[in-house]
Amino acid sequence: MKMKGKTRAYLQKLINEGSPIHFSLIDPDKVYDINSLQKVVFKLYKAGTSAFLIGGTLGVSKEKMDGILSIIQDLEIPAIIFPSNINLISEKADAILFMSLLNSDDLYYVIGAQVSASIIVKLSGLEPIPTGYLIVGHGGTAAHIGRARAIPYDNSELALAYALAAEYMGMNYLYLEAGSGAPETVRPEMVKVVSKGSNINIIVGGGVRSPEKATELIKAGAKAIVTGNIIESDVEKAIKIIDAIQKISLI
Ligand SMILES: CC(C)=CCC/C(C)=C/CC/C(C)=C/CC/C(C)=C/COP(=O)(O)OP(=O)(O)O
Ligand SMILES: O=P(O)(O)OC[C@@H](O)CO
Ligand SMILES: [Mg+2]
Repeated sequence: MKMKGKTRAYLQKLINEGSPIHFSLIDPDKVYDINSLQKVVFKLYKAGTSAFLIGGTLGVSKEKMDGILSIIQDLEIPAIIFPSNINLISEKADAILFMSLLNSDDLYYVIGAQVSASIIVKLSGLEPIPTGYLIVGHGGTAAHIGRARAIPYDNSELALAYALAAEYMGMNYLYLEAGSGAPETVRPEMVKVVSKGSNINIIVGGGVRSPEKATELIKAGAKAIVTGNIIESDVEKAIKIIDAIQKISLI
């Protein structure tokens, strides 16, 4: 909660300074033991993760979200809700990725959920971060639930068309999502084409499991990398990813 009202500016400052952003994604459904989560969260914080994202598609409840947020909220970095739906809005967080699933066939995920959530977001004081969410390739559970027509891994031009549309509609970020646990990440080639051809800030997530891949994606033009599963399975690996991208300067 310490970053309420300051999260967007904090992220923008990192981008302006040329520092790659690392988001640690905590899935409330995967946390069984609050004590071990506390240790994991503190390790990631000490290693220099830029912010926590909290969210999941299945098995997530507001109670679970609040439990996680009570651990994260006292840290000096933002706790950002990564919503799969409107029931996961907690005033204990600092900000919310206020996202529209751009390539969904279901208007609910494009604009319906946002309309249902907007007044709650306003009343809760959460800072909305305008984000286009674009599902690529494998897509995972998010693609299925969100009824997305995933962009093929090799169709960078199509991704660029969405990126420009998102930019022209005033969104700050484009989240290129290959899906949690994807066997293949979004390709660096796609990130390169989108970053060269547009001015939107690119977040990449889904299947990032190695420092080499994270480095490649940042060098291709991503401003932020998300790691989720790897935190659950092997936090030391996530820390290696944080260390690797911290060494890169984008200026
Ligand atoms: C703006 C508001 C309030 C809601 C927007 C809601 C939208 C657009 C949702 C998009 C569709 C969707 C299902 C997105 C999922 C995002 C997410 C939290 C992904 C991470 O979860 P996973 O890791 O895939 O979940 P599991 O581990 O439960 O499979
Ligand atoms: O769990 P992983 O594969 O790291 O994916 C993170 C995120 O992009 C999922 O929405
Ligand atoms: Mg997950």
